Amino acid sequence: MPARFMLVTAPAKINLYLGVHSQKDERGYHRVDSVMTSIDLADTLAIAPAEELSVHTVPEADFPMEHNTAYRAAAAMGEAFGRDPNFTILIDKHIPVRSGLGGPSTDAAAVIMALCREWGLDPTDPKIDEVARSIGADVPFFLYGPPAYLAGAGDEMRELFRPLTGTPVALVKPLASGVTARDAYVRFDEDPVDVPELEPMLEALRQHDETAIFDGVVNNLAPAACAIEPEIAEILDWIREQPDVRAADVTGSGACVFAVCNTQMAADAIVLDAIKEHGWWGQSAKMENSGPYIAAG
Ligand SMILES: C[C@@](CO)(OP(=O)(O)O)[C@H](O)COP(=O)(O)OP(=O)(O)OC[C@H]1O[C@@H](n2ccc(N)nc2=O)[C@H](O)[C@@H]1O
Ligand SMILES: Nc1ncnc2c1ncn2[C@@H]1O[C@H](COP(=O)(O)OP(=O)(O)O)[C@@H](O)[C@H]1O
Repeated sequence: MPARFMLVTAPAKINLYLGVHSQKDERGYHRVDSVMTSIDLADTLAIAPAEELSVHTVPEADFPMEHNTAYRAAAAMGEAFGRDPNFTILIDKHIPVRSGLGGPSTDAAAVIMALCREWGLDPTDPKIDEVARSIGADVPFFLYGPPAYLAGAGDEMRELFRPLTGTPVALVKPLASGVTARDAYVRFDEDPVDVPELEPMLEALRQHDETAIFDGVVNNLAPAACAIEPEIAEILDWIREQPDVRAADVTGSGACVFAVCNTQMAADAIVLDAIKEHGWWGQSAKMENSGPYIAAG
């Protein structure tokens, strides 16, 4: 029976490994190797059948609703499957924007998964993956969630690994500023950075060797993000000096920095200090084992 409404939890992500190559595809997208995991910081979406498609966010977005990835995903699903995507979508935004935490992408994946359920579609149908990729490079990852290796433009799933569920992370970013993926990639081209070795990270994930995984955390897009917003470099230097930090880097194109911590208490202490002593945005979280999940009523 179709649901009267669906509540979808749409988790954020961090990049444990990001290797941007100078090569580009026909769209101008960079070749990217990416290892991402989801975390328990999440947007929540309420989705209900309606007369027409509309998307609202809390807090209110400063751009037209048609530009929202949630709207675009619903429209693309309608187009791909010949259905009217007539839903009201309300997004409670908790994931900061222009942060590299994948907010726009997870919202899109959440809508795709919800419409699969509502319309009785198989989420593993290759058409679903195509819809996801048409919305953004990071959207396919969120259809899966656990640590995953993606290649191509960062949008082609290659390998899934055992989850690192429960591992504590501290997230810290400049209070107001952010970096868009587009700007970071443009900056990267002005001063490309060598691609870090990928295989040790993949092997560590296959072995579930946490020490090797966290030793392998790296992001060659980070210098571009720091060049655009120097406060990111300040945060990174600071967080790497904090006690009980196993690894730290910029996530994606920034502006958020994550630190993998030994304990939740250490992550909480870092976040508290970041907020109180430095005036940065901070939030502690844990690594998760899934993409968006749906509760129906
Ligand atoms: C950098 C990364 C790392 O995970 O994430 P974020 O920092 O955005 O979270 C991703 O590559 C971002 O993915 P996503 O945010 O989905 O990007 P899209 O909307 O598809 O693309 C935004 C813009 O980024 C550039 N882009 C994106 C992906 C890619 N492989 N090469 C690119 O050059 C293009 O200029 C594109 O117009
Ligand atoms: N559902 C959404 N949530 C947040 N931002 C969105 C959404 N849909 C579109 N956007 C646009 O995406 C921009 C952020 O993109 P980007 O920097 O690539 O994301 P990320 O936060 O993952 O780094 C926002 O400034 C906004 O204009």
